Amino acid sequence: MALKAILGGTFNPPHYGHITPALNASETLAIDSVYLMPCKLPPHKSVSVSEKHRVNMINLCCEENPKLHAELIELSLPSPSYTVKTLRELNSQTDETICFLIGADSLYNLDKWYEWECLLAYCHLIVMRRDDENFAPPPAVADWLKPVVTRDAAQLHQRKNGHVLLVDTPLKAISSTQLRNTITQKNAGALDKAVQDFIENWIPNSVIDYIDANQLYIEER
Ligand SMILES: Nc1ncnc2c1ncn2[C@@H]1O[C@H](COP(=O)(O)OP(=O)(O)OP(=O)(O)O)[C@@H](O)[C@H]1O
Ligand SMILES: O=C(O)c1ccc[n+]([C@@H]2O[C@H](COP(=O)([O-])O)[C@@H](O)[C@H]2O)c1
Repeated sequence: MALKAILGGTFNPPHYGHITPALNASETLAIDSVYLMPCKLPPHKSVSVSEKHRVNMINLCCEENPKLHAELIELSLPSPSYTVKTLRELNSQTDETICFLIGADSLYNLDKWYEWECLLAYCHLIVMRRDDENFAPPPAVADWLKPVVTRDAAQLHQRKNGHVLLVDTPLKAISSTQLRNTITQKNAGALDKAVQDFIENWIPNSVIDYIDANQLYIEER
């Protein structure tokens, strides 16, 4: 059974906290590539730059690393981008087993997602570590997890959907919010090397050049 790893996100902007753990998780799953799937309008937050810019930044990440691809299905679906609807649509288009990657922070909020209890009808969920070392999902999610959670990636090759895999991905303490704020600081005149090094540490160079050329995050909202 072929597996397809998809990381959904706002990617405002994309960063190595998305890319490095996702590629690591895909290795655990013995999958060669990861699809970055930008949402059209995220259900639970506002977005400060256009869909076009977010897609262009994702494409630059993909040009840099042949293991990365863009999955643009949500841009053609109605918004907001509810994951369960997207996965249903993807399933109708492919026989592949969908492995939907999320950070642990998303797992903690899963019970706020639209029809969240139906997600596993369409995929396996792959949970990557985030900056919180303490694994403490809310009670409804903890109960839901008990019969489906595993740390054994081999199980995901045996059935098409229904597991939640916890993966020991490298911890990357970064968020798009932190990066937007740092870029805004830089644009406001904080030209010191530490600020520049921080940005270069977390965002691919071609994406930094794109952000500069298009004057993104001049003012963070
Ligand atoms: N540093 C990280 N480590 C692990 N997972 C991450 C990391 N950053 C983001 N993710 C996961 O990637 C997915 C998409 O994240 P998103 O694009 O919202 O990035 P973000 O950095 O959390 O953004 P923002 O700060 O704007 O909320 C989510 O499932 C999120 O949990
Ligand atoms: O379906 C939902 O209700 C839902 C609620 C919050 C987030 N999501 C999805 O989770 C992924 C990560 O979201 P975010 O907000 O962390 O960028 C992205 O693909 C979103 O569409 C989905």
